[in-house]
Amino acid sequence: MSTPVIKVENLVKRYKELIAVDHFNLEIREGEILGLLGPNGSGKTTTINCILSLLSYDKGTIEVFGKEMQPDSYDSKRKIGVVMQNVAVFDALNVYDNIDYFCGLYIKDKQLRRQYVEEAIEFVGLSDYKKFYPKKLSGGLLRRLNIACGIAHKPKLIFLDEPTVAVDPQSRNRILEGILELNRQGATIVYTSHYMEEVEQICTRIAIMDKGKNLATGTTDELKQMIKKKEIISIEILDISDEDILALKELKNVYDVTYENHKLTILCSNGKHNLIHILDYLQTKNLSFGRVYSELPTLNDVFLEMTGKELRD
Ligand SMILES: Nc1ncnc2c1ncn2[C@@H]1O[C@H](COP(=O)(O)OP(=O)(O)OP(=O)(O)O)[C@@H](O)[C@H]1O
Repeated sequence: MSTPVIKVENLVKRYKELIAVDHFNLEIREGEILGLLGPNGSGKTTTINCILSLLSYDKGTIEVFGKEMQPDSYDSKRKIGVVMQNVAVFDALNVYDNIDYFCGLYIKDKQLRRQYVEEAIEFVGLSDYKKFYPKKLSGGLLRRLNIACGIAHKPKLIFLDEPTVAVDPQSRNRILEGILELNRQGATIVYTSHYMEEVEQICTRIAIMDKGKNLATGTTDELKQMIKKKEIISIEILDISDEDILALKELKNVYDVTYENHKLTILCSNGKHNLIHILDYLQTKNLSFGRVYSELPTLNDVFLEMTGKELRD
């Protein structure tokens, strides 16, 4: 197999007593969109900053493009694009000049740079705003400028740290589409977020992070296979006895039944034929019911089962 683009082994980063990254392991292969998913404070940004050699760390090894990453790894850094969580542009420069400045850190040839800057402007949809100063841009447009600054030099590896926080839906979709397009053009992407829908939508693989640890890595389907919960059945029912609830719990694959606000929630450990068995039971007992829903687990269920808490706090 080819060398991973990023290889992190046993990374530990402490801020005094706080262990922000705790024996973290991760491999990212060329062409992936790797989603680093975790709640606020789980250590995503710290991990990224360690990988980029912007932060020193206490233990572990980090390789990028097959070489140990160090603060002066300029050859590797040239091939990396970073879009930080906090918008980092110059207020005194307009849209064009901001992108030109960041692109100019890597691309010295003026003609090529002009082409790259124009392409980046086009790519993020800021053609009508070239002369605008950052203070005149809406939150969503500012984020797009931030992205253009990070990707104008056509990096092979791109880190995007929560690029859609506080962004309107139109800009958000544009950003997500843009990330997919960058990936189609050949870039490997590391995308950190605490929005599971976004991660599920665009990432080829996901690493679930909590309290500095990588709890599990896999495709969405692989992660869902790792947990016990495979199907969640909800049934609206006016009344049901404790005896019937106990009997439902005895059905094959059922491992938990709760009844609250006239809603029966049944958790099943296998995703096949559960609904038929449950409805059969209710019908033989002459229990009338209303709407019935069957859902597959979400990434939030994966997170909940692995950590005991919701992803959205
Ligand atoms: N410079 C710092 N000094 C001390 N503690 C820090 C520092 N930076 C981060 N931390 C702490 O380290 C932990 C991990 O923070 P980090 O910002 O890496 O998490 P995150 O998952 O990126 O969160 P968010 O989604 O809010 O950005 C948190 O408890 C945070 O308070």
